Amino acid sequence: MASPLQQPLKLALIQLASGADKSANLSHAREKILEAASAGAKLVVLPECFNSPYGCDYFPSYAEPLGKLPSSPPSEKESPSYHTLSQTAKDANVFLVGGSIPELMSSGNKETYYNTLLFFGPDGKLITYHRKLHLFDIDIPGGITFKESDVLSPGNKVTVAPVEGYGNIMLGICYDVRFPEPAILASRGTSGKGPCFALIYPGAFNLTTGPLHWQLLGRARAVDNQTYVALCSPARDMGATYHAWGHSLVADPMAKILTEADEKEAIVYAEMKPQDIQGARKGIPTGEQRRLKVYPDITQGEIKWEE
Ligand SMILES: O=C(O)CCC(=O)C(=O)O
Repeated sequence: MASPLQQPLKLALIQLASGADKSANLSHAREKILEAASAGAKLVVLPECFNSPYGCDYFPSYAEPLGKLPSSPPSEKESPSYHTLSQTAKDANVFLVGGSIPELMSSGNKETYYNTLLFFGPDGKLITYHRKLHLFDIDIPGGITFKESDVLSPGNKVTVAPVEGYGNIMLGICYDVRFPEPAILASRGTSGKGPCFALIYPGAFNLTTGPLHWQLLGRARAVDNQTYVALCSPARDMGATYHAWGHSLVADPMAKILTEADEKEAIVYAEMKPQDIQGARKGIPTGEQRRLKVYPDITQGEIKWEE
């Protein structure tokens, strides 16, 4: 049974402490990416909204135009974040999941904002992007109310990308982890995409849903799909308006937690191994045991891989 991961791959999740100063956040992210690379990581992940504080009040003022993704890059003046990520991926010689940043798209008088992830290769070239597909709109009385859709628009595709020499990964952002369907489609491989060896979600859960659901969702997606799952949060800052849960983690294909941070700034590492995916799929062969005469095969529906 072939593994969707071709060779071992060292993953680093940077639980970054970001503040209000965008250029300080960018330099700090760069330092940490170089540190992760010198520790041997080849795939490095930053958190959701790593270049700004997280919250609807901040999206417009921190947003950057990203050009016409993925083909024509923005100028350095338009998007210092794009260029810092691209240059740092190259200098560090890593595949870089650039957390996410607020994106501004202008068309005539209309301004649209997205929560956007940029994924770069070790040559500094953009491999793909993902715009948060499911916006974080929740209302838990006595807990947390948040409505990203007041400011943001959702992306319109499922994102699977090659990590050349290793295999494919699926990219999602935070609330996207609550939705099993894209993960199932990506991990099973369909329409010439996938199958993926890892599902990677920069995210920023909070002190209400974090303790209940963060690890549970990471492990659930791992056991559903028998893939690695990585959740990468910002460090917690109790002086900020949004208090991130932290606890960046990697779950293996048996849903075992390989590494988990606490709430402070940290880099956590995990070695992903082909035989661990094969072992999980051989031992518990749910991939071959579906009863598709009883319920529909969701991989046969139409999937939007492009916007
Ligand atoms: O789903 C949650 O509980 C938190 C989601 C979130 O913080 C986000 O999507 O940014």
